[in-house]
Amino acid sequence: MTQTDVSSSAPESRLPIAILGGGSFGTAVANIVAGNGHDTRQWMRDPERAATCMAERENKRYLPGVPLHSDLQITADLEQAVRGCQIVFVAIPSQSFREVVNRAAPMLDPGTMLISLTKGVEHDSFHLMSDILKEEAEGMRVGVLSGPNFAKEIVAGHYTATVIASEDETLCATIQKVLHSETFRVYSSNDVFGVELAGALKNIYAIVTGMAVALGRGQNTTSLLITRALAEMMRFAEAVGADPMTFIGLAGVGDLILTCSSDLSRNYRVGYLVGKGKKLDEAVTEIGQVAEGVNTVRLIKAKADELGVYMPLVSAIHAILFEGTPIPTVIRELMSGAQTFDVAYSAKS
Ligand SMILES: NC(=O)C1=CN([C@@H]2O[C@H](COP(=O)(O)OP(=O)(O)OC[C@H]3O[C@@H](n4cnc5c(N)ncnc54)[C@H](OP(=O)(O)O)[C@@H]3O)[C@@H](O)[C@H]2O)C=CC1
Ligand SMILES: O=C(CO)COP(=O)(O)O
Repeated sequence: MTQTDVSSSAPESRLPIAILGGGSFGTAVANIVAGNGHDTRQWMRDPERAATCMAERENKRYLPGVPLHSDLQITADLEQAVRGCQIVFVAIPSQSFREVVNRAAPMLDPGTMLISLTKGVEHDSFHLMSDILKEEAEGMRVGVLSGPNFAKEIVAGHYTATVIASEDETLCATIQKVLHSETFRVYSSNDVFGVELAGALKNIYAIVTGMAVALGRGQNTTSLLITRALAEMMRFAEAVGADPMTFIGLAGVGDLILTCSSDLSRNYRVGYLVGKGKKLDEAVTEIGQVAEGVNTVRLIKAKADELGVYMPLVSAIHAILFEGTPIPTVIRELMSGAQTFDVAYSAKS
């Protein structure tokens, strides 16, 4: 099979496009793609749920009350979903991302554009999703999509923007065309690592701010946390070789503000529930959807320790979630830490 260049296709051309994942974000992106007139197939693993979503034109488990586009095809047959597709979006939680990509890879045509929608780090490997795509699906074109994008707000038609990151400029242009709508804008970046890392890191700080709100703290505290979170994220980015400047864009500060300010964020809600006295396991179970930040805290804490990167908020939330340190003790330590420079980056340097 040959690689097809779909970038030059007119915006109105109908492309076969698959979305892997039956959760809230996979469904939101599938609805955008179908709404733009493409031959859109959403794959979910549970045949019964796929049949129900298809018949009821609604994903009651993950996006209740949202009508699915009439042309969206939903199937539990992976081969049927991806066959002949030139673009495949992957919205599978990081824990199962490799397993699903590994299954799909032999069914793909060479040169297929594989786009990760997942904001996490692989358990116990520190691989980001684009690394997994490259490893499991050789010969494909790889990109990541990340930005301030609550699924519920996208499907409600709120004006939204995101970032497509890839070293492949043609891929970026194609994805911009495929997803652009009256309410959805797609900016591009060539810093795949930075965009992906930003999406994974911000989940940690959403847990932190959710907890602060549960403890009755106000907007001063949220603003303090978001700003110092950004400083930590940029410090970490620099230490691992990503471009810190990517973090002042939509995928960085944009998504950080969003998830740290709203209980639409599952990560924020985990922090909120733990702040209200729930055990971490109970909080995760109560939410019933993926909260990537819980695992990401463990991985980033280990990496920061290994590299000697100063990340007091990561250390603090790790101590609360995994070391049994009482919240007041952690807060006291945070507030008595060294008072250093506000801004570490300068346009002059
Ligand atoms: N929701 C949002 O607003 C946004 C989410 N994201 C990111 O998108 C990714 C996916 O999140 P989201 O859709 O929200 O997650 P949800 O928790 O809403 O859904 C997870 C989906 O993944 C499926 N799944 C889990 N394990 C497997 C597996 N082994 N094989 C096949 N399918 C599996 C679940 O299937 P089942 O129901 O059968 O368990 C479910 O359909 C996350 O990394 C998240 O960070 C990014 C931007 C916004
Ligand atoms: O990434 C998101 C919005 O951009 C969704 O955040 P949560 O996974 O915390 O719900």
